[in-house]
Amino acid sequence: MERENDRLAHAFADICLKAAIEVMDVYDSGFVVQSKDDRSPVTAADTRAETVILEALRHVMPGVPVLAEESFSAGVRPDINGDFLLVDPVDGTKEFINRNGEFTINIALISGRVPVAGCVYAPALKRIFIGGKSGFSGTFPPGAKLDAGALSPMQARAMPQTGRIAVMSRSHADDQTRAFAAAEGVSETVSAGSSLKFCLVADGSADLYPRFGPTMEWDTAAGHAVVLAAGGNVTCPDGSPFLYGKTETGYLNGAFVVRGRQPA
Ligand SMILES: Nc1ncnc2c1ncn2[C@@H]1O[C@H](COP(=O)(O)O)[C@@H](OP(=O)(O)O)[C@H]1O
Ligand SMILES: [Mg+2]
Repeated sequence: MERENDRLAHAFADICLKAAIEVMDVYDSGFVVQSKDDRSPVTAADTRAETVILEALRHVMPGVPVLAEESFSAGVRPDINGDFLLVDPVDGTKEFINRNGEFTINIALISGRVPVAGCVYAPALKRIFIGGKSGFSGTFPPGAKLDAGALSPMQARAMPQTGRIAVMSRSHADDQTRAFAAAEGVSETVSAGSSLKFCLVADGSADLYPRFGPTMEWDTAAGHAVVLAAGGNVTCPDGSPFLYGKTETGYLNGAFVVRGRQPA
């Protein structure tokens, strides 16, 4: 089963690399920013990439329900009562629009209400993060075929006693988040857009990512899978499990804290 999760995570990576062609075509050729009903921004990159991803997932995981950001915005409500897929075709739309490169394509499988396989790909940075049983990262351009031999194993670092580094949202850090980080003994902060924040903990560049501001399940699932595969964890701030498939909140997440490995 765990090897199957590695295989799926690699399949998601191939799909992300393919969808990235659509995203970068829009990024490189100029785009119109539209506003969705919830007033969040969207461009043609989101819809074009999501179309490619949904088509590919139908072949990789036939019959498994998919909850995808743009389809959800358009009113699609899949029936979820077992395993399901979460898709965010462009996470960090603000970073996309601001052209700072820190946006990602995200695909994850949820089983037993937790992410068991996922891929985060930042096409402008050419960086890919893959999490199944084990965590891997690599550098591939959009449209490339995933070459497993060019991937590096990835491990979160053990939480140090001093010199803890926290990663904060570029656009959604608030006083509560900063107070939490201070109480956890954080002495340095770094920021990043989108689900790349999870990847900074997964690859050992940061120890902690506290998030009290709102996110949706598709924003966090793939990054969560990557962190778990690298030996880290994601919980609610009180330490209780951070779960997916929250139909009661419309898939809106509450606060969470991402941490690297427990010290031995
Ligand atoms: N009021 C709100 N409700 C739900 N999600 C929100 C939100 N404000 C921000 N987000 C989520 O936070 C994500 C961006 O986080 P960050 O600023 O840390 O990169 C957004 O992803 P998208 O960019 O895919 O829309 C969006 O889904
Ligand atoms: Mg998002």
